[in-house]
Amino acid sequence: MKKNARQVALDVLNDVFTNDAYANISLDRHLRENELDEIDKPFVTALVYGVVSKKDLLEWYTEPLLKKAPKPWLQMLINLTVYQIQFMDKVPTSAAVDEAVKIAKNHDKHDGETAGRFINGVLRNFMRSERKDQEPKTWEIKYSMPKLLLDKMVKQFGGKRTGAILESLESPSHVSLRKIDPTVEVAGTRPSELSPVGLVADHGNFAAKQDFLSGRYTIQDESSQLVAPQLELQGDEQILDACAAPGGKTTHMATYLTSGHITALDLYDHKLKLINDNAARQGVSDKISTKKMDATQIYENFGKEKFDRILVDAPCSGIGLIRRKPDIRYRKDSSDFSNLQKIQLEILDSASKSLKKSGIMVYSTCTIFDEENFDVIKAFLANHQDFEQVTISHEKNDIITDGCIFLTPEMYHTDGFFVAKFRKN
Ligand SMILES: C[S@@+](CC[C@H](N)C(=O)[O-])C[C@H]1O[C@@H](n2cnc3c(N)ncnc32)[C@H](O)[C@@H]1O
Repeated sequence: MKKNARQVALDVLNDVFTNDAYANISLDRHLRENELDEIDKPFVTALVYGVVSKKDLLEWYTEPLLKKAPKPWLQMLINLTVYQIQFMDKVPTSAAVDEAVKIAKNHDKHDGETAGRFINGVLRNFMRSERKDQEPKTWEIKYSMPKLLLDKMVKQFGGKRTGAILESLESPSHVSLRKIDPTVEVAGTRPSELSPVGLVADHGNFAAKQDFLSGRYTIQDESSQLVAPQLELQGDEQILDACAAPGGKTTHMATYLTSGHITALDLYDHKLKLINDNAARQGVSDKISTKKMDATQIYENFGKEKFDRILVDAPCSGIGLIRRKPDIRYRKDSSDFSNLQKIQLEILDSASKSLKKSGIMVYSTCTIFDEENFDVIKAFLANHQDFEQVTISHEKNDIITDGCIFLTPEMYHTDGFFVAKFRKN
């Protein structure tokens, strides 16, 4: 039987919360496997990302109405329906409730009738409840932000800025494009405030357009577009991109090259393929070779002083991506941050030995927490006396902190991002 949009959204949500699937990957798979009408795909996407990003709030709304915790799929169906009622103005409440009852009835041929009656009762009680029009008192529930992350944010940024960050994560991500052909014009976009080659749109499927497919532009967050310019490329450099997949920054660096070349590393074959596919679409394959390698072993593999430039776009907690990947918030525990710092320092240490004298190394992450940003560069500089930090400047002075680019998501509605630059003496 052909599944409808809400059933597909529910399948994705169950996959995320019971099988620990990544929301973006599960959503792509379910959209491919189910023959949905084109018009339903954005609806499914909005449902999935909406429910993921507001899970704790949605459960708060109905918690007083439930005598005991329902089965996980039924709780998720309640969440899915409450989300439509509270946050989707164009969906009539009656349609949301009727569809939920149908899904519950079809779910299980033994318990279906009972589940249908149960969800109907819960939703009708919710419509009459006081909580429907109330707001929770804690940020943890209001923004569905786990305590671990919330505490870290308040400690680092203080209450006021944390509130601004959380509020900005509530509004949808922009789509950012990087022009490859400088003459390309893309309808529905405006110039980026941060990147000279960037265009920004509030929404839209720009990956389906001919100018994307023929490599005249690519999709890359404005913050990520600030990395390649920091390598001061003249065109003839030998570059190592230590953690390169899917190749957003590799291909950007390649646009600066004439006779130079980039060796792009990553741990997995399927990820190296993404770099190669991106390079082919953008017409820069001749400037890039990919290699499967653990970046903590750069020096063991390449030896001393081999590269003019090295980019370490390090594996990180990805907290800066929460707006685009809302499920990230539920996947962290406190040990993640210290484990990542250790790997980040190991990669920098190994890479530093393979950088030529006077060479430039750039370190970047898509996280906003000090442990993976400023603390890492302090520890690196303390143990590498032959390196100095190079102060980065940018016409938007507010994105520079202590000589590094440091963007939190509320500033320019980008990803949270960090870039530091070093020179070897
Ligand atoms: C932040 S992403 C890189 C994004 C990429 N630079 C871009 O702009 O498209 C980090 C990448 O590092 C890879 N990675 C993680 N640990 C690694 C290691 N020890 N050595 C090499 N690559 C690693 C991951 O597979 C992931 O693709």
